[in-house]
Amino acid sequence: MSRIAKIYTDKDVTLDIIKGKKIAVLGYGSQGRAWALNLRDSGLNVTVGLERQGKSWDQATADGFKPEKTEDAVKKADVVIFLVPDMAQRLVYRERVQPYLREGMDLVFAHGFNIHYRLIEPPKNVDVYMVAPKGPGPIVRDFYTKGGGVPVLVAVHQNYSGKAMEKALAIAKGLGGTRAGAIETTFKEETETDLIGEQTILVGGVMELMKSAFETLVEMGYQPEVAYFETINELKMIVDLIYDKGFMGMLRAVSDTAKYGGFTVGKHVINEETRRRIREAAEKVRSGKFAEEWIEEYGRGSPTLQKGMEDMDKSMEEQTGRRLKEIIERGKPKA
Ligand SMILES: NC(=O)c1ccc[n+]([C@@H]2O[C@H](COP(=O)([O-])OP(=O)(O)OC[C@H]3O[C@@H](n4cnc5c(N)ncnc54)[C@H](O)[C@@H]3O)[C@@H](O)[C@H]2O)c1
Ligand SMILES: CC(C)(O)[C@@H](O)C(=O)O
Ligand SMILES: [Mg+2]
Ligand SMILES: [Mg+2]
Repeated sequence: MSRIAKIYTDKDVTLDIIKGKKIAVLGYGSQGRAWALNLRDSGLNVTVGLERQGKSWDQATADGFKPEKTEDAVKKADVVIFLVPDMAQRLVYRERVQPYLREGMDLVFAHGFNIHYRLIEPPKNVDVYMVAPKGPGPIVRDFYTKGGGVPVLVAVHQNYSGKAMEKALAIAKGLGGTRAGAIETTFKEETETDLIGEQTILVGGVMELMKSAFETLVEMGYQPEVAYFETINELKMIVDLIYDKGFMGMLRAVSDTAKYGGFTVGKHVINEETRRRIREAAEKVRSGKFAEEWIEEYGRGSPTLQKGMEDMDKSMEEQTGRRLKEIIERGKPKA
């Protein structure tokens, strides 16, 4: 039997425990920018720590921060938040954080990878906790500025102070996460479910399904523009309906023809074999084999990742999307 999740919202949480503490946000990319801005707008004391001058440094400066070299930000900090890429965190920890750790500091993660797979093993006299947004960084910022918040998972790995969960929840509140809800979890559960989700559905599954449908239609001689609107652009509208009103809400909005075709053909396309493969991918995450593979790929300069980005950039779906950008932009609601 599954257990009932513990969920916290704004009314359960106070920022007091984190107010006045010096927070160093390391990295100013997808999540780093959203966290630094949201935490600052929530009245918290935020410094941005970066490796070198460059794009992130300029962006942070344009947003009103005075970025510092990573180790300078860490030396002054009470709370260090790791928002550089997962694969970079181990080296940043070893070279820029570990030498300056003081008893009672907090190490905070937005994803459990480095702790769960023991790439980072902090000393016992610091708190280690996680606030993992269940959404992309730019959305974490966008929802916050519009009065909402992306739901988050919170977990504690090390509770030296006895107050790690209180602090995780305070960060979650500063981020806007408890405006929606913060679900208590473990580093293991967050790490594994996040990887399984992004591989099989959110990033990998959705992208391949859209590409497969698009490319098949084009191969069959249909116009790429028509295929793009059908198999890629409209997915947002269908997913928005599911997001707002659940599967039933979406089903009520589409025709009976679409419902019948969907119920019968969907199961034929996404079948037992697909479920078996989702399970296989999930087991690979659970066993640590995926982590091993990714660490090895990163060690070789991430050639597969880079090729994936280059291929996608050149793909017919991307080219078609770019051609249709003006139409898509013109059609977006203006409010
Ligand atoms: N991207 C997301 O929406 C998302 C969602 C939930 C959790 N997370 C987690 O948040 C953390 C940050 O991910 P992200 O996608 O925001 O990162 P990102 O790739 O956007 O990070 C870029 C930032 O890290 C810096 N950086 C890049 N390489 C570096 C290196 N080798 N050493 C030091 N700094 C480096 C860049 O200058 C930039 O400031 C990860 O743990 C990730 O799993 C990300
Ligand atoms: C935004 C995602 C996919 O949910 C996140 O987990 C990531 O790794 O970027
Ligand atoms: Mg992830
Ligand atoms: Mg995720």
